[in-house]
Amino acid sequence: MNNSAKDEPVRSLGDASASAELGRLRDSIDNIDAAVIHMLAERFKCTQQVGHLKAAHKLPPADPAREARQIARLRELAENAKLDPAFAEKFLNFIIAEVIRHHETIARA
Ligand SMILES: C=C(O[C@@H]1C=C(C(=O)O)C=C[C@H]1O)C(=O)O
Repeated sequence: MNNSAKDEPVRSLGDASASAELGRLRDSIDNIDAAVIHMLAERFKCTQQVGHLKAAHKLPPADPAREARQIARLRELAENAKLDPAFAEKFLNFIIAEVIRHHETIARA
């Protein structure tokens, strides 16, 4: 006879606590994702205002020197937080590219 019937109650208990933990972790992930979206929305509100300011004063949409300082700063923050700095840099560059696209649109309007 195999052990599956005998082991079943133990496995069921393990499954229940694993799925409770998975549920708890996913609740936190959902909260964090919501916070990220809200923070990004606030950031884009600021960058839109910067875009209008730049357009009004005929300043270029991109500021590579500012970006270099932000990347250096975020890489250090990431390292201290035990987050991959290369990922942090990629993430910031992804956001900045979208901001610059918005600024170009504002400048053309
Ligand atoms: C928001 C600005 O415009 C651009 C977007 C940046 C950003 O999203 O952080 C940074 C530099 C600029 O290339 C800015 O100049 O401050």
